[in-house]
Amino acid sequence: MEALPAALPATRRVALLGVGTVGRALLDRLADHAEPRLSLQWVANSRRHVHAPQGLSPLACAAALAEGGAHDGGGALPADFGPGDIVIDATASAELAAWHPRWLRQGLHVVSANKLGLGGPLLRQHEIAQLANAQRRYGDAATVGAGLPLLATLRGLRAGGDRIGAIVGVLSGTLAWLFDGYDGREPFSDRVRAAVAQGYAEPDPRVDLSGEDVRRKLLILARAAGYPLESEEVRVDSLLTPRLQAATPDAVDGALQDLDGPIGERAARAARDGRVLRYVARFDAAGARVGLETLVPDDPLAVGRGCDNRVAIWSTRYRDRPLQIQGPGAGAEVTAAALLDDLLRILA
Ligand SMILES: NC(=O)C1=CN([C@@H]2O[C@H](COP(=O)(O)OP(=O)(O)OC[C@H]3O[C@@H](n4cnc5c(N)ncnc54)[C@H](O)[C@@H]3O)[C@@H](O)[C@H]2O)C=CC1
Ligand SMILES: N[C@@H](CC=O)C(=O)O
Repeated sequence: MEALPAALPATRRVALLGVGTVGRALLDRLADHAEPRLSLQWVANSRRHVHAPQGLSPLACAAALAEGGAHDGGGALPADFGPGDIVIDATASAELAAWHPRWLRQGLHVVSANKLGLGGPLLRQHEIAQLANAQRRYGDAATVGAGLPLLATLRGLRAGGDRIGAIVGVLSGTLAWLFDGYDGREPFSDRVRAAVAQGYAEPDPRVDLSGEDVRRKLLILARAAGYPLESEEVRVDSLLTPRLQAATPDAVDGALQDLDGPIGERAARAARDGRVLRYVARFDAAGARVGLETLVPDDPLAVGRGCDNRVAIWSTRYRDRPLQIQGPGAGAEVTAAALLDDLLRILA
């Protein structure tokens, strides 16, 4: 008897929104991990889009996009995208984050590096949590710790019956990198420009420097830990000066030097006292807050190097000594790897 032909794997259409630092690294990773079940058909940045129903080679996307049609920055996808297909949000767009629940309602899987889905308004996080299920998954591994197993660990602990008591950590790769070894001798603004060049910072580095990026990550973690925090419940200690905060996007670079005096002096003082500065996020019985702290150099929160994140979790089983997770918390490659992990989990 003739053998039956093996069933062809179902192919999912994929849309990639955002082809910047992270989006480009994801395209490289997709090119390295040729996956026949994924068909990249819609790619867009804030100004242009490409629609290719026959599928696009990841390596051809950048050139195709340069010649692509106009894009309005919205989240509407081609009409043939439907249940089971996948949309990847590799932008920092508030407009697109508002589409996350809409995409899930359309039956699409969503994979996001954009923290404004789960770390924006509580109502949106709640909608996403209600809508996501095995048929329309929400991949969020890249949103905190650039893929470090933070969210998976919190969910695993809760699934095992633990109550999460506290979460404390360094959650910004950019701020970790800026303060690692900084003693105030070099202009802080030069370091900020270097962090931007390394691809660690947000599209607007003020989102890092204001503590807003850390606030979003702490909200994502606290909400995953079972605490429905409103954004305003996190007290935020911003590093921005009023002029830098008010600067138009074109004037940000020039206004960065405003930070050299206040932050340089604080770092020099800490160094003289044998201390270091770290931007720390805390969620515990006293509430949620993020801000710059002066620590002894061997404080567990100060021992990470470079863009390392380091997070301590207290829970029912880790009551006396916390569970600690550390590793690079920003950068194109680790973040793209986390997005691909989420994509592959959808296929599994
Ligand atoms: N850079 C990193 O280390 C990490 C970044 N992320 C997140 O990844 C996201 C992207 O970050 P980067 O790639 O560094 O930023 P980027 O500025 O390099 O790239 C952003 C891309 O999004 C596009 N874009 C903006 N608005 C859009 C819209 N409405 N529609 C379509 N495209 C739009 C821009 O044109 C650009 O291509 C951000 O949400 C960031 O927080 C998460 C973890 C780590
Ligand atoms: N700008 C962010 C990027 C990762 O989330 C950071 O520096 O941590």
